[in-house]
Amino acid sequence: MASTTCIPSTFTPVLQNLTTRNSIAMVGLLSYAPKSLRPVSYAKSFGFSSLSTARKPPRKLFQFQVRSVSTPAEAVAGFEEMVSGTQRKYYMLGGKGGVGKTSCAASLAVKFANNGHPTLVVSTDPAHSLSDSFAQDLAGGTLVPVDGPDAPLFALEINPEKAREEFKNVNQKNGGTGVKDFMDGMGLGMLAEQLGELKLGELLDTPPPGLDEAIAISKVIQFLESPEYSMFTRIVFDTAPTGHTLRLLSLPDFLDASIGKILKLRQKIASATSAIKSVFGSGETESGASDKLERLRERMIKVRELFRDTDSTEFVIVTIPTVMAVSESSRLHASLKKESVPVKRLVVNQILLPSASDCKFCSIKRKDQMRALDMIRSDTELSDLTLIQAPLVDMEIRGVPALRFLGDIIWK
Ligand SMILES: Nc1ncnc2c1ncn2[C@@H]1O[C@H](COP(=O)(O)OP(=O)(O)OP(=O)(O)O)[C@@H](O)[C@H]1O
Repeated sequence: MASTTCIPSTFTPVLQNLTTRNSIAMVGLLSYAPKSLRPVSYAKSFGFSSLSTARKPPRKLFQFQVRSVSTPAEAVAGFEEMVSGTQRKYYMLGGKGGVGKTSCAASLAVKFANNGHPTLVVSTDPAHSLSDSFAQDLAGGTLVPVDGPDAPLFALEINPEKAREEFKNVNQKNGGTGVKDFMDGMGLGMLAEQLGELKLGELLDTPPPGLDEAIAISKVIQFLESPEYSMFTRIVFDTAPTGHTLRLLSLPDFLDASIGKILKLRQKIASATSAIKSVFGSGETESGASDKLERLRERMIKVRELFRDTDSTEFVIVTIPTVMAVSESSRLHASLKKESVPVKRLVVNQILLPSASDCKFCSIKRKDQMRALDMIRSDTELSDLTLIQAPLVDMEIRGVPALRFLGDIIWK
C-alpha cells in the first residue's frame, strides 16, 4: 500500500514538466511508494496504461499515460460549469460522517487552484481534518498557504471554540450581567428580566450542535469582508456532518431574531438612560457596543443569504452507496430544499470497481452497492441530482498529489 504525502519541492520542477495531470499525481504517489511496491501493476490497477520506462534520477519516478482511468458510468460532474467565470463561487460539501467530505472538498479545491482560481478551502467542522487530508499543518485559525497546486490555494481551519468565545464576549458586553446590573441601577429591572428571558448566555454556555458551525461560517464572512481575502474566486467549505448542517440552517434565523430582540431592548434602554443621563448629566454612550452587535447580526443575515444564493452558492451532498447513507442523504436534500439551499450534485464516493480477480466478498459488496445506487436513482429527493460516482481507491487519499489524482477522477 502506498503511503502518500506532499511532494518535496525538489520534485516539483520534474513533476511540472510532465504533461498529463493524472500522471503527475501517479508519479507523486509512486515517489513515496514503499520499495516493495510493483509500480507497473499498481498503476494498472488504476487504469493507467502505456507505461514508459523508469527514469532516473530520482529513483522510482515513472511516467504514465492515462488512456482511461476507469470510473463508473454517469460520472460527469459538470466541472466546466463549476470552474467557469471569475466571479466568486462558494461550494459547501456536506453529508454523513466519514463518507469522504474532506477528501472531496480538498480535491475540489486543488482542482480549482490548478485551473487558475485563487482558492480558499475552509473547514468549519469542529473536528478538523484538512491538515490530515493535505498532509500539511494548516491549523491556527488563519490563512495558511497550501504547498503544491499551480494557483494560490489557502486553507483556513476555523476554531469554533475560539469563535464562540469571541461571540460570547460581544454578547456579554452587550446583554450580559454588566448591562443587567447597569439597568438595575437605573431602575430598569423589568427590561433586565426581559433580556434574561432571551437566554442567549445560556445558549452559548451549552451550545446546540450546529451553533459552532453558524458562528464559524459567520467568522468566515467576517474574514471575507477584509481586503486580503478579495483575491479568492472559489471558496470550498468542508462542513460538519449532516446533523450539524441541518441545525445550522435554522440557526441564523434564530440568532438573527435573538440579536434583533437584544438590539431593540438596547434601543429602549438607550433612550431611557439618555433621558436619565440628561437629567443627571453623566455617563458614557454605549453606541460602540451596539455597533458591534449590529455587525454580528448583519453577518448572520449574510450567512443566511449566502446559503440561499443560487448564483454563487451550491451545496454538494457527499454520500457512499449504503442504504443508511443514502437514506440520510435523502433527508438532507429534503431539508436543504425546504430551506431553499441550492443543491445540484450528489457525489457517491467509495464505489467498488469491478475487477478481473473478483473475490466473493467484493462481488457481494458490489451487489449491495448497486442496490444502493438503484435506490438513489428511484429516490424522489435524490433522483433529480447530477450523480457523480467516485471509485474506492486502494490507498489513503493524503497529500496534494493524491488529492489531484482523486479530483481528476471525481470533478470532470
Ligand atoms: N474514494 C476514496 N477511496 C479511498 N479512500 C477514501 C476515498 N474517499 C475517502 N477516503 C478515505 O476515507 C477516510 C475518511 O475520509 P474523509 O476524512 O474525507 O471523510 P469525512 O466525511 O470528511 O469524515 P468526517 O465526517 O469524519 O469529517 C479517509 O481516510 C480518506 O482517505
